[in-house]
Amino acid sequence: MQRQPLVIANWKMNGNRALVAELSEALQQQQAHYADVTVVVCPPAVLLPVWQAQPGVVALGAQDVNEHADGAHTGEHSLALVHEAGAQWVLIGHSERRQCYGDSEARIAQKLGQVLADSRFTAVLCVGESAEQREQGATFAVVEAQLSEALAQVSACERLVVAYEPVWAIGTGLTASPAQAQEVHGFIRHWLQEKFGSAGAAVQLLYGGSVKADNASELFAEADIDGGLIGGASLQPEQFVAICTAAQARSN
Ligand SMILES: O=C[C@H](O)COP(=O)(O)O
Repeated sequence: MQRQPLVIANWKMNGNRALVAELSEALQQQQAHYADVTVVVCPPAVLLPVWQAQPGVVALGAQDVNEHADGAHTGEHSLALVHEAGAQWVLIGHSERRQCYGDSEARIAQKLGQVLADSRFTAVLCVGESAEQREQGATFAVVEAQLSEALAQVSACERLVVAYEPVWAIGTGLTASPAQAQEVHGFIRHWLQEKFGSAGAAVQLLYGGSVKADNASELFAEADIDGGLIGGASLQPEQFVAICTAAQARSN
């Protein structure tokens, strides 16, 4: 099945107005090289309106949302707020949210349900094992548990993307080999098809974890790796444009 290539920049708590202008310009100049790739940028929420003011070569995403619609939740952002600021995509369950900010499986399921219930949004569910879990041979069990808990109440997958991000590869310079990544992507694809039937074959699957310009092509050549969720390299315009260009090859 042909799935559109997708590359998402996760700036985490990095970037500034100057980098918005710099990356936006680099992407505009090179757009012909990644014409069939959907490119999404998830900046810190305060930079969403700055991105919104740029010529529209990218779609915008939020790095997280609160599970409540409004109320006394100091420091948090609702789905409605990030939509006003231009976001149409939301990352859910990033390992940094799971590890450092108390996002339990139950909370992730609530957030995901909220995003998928709003037809203006696409949700990107992040899953992945730690180094210890991989050493114990628990990779598939961990990923399966994350998928089944997050998607327990979900019955349709039309606006769902799954990002496999082995925790040991995030920001470490250690990348899963293309074969290691494909093995887990294949497992996720099979799981999605079991749950959602043929619609599971259309879900875009992203790999994240130290993707750079020099390893993107070999990762994106794998059957079930439809693109990448890019952290550090998305802060370097030349690198990020090269990664988007590498993803174009999936359409050729
Ligand atoms: O969301 C992005 C991932 O955490 C990957 O980050 P990284 O490319 O810096 O390893």
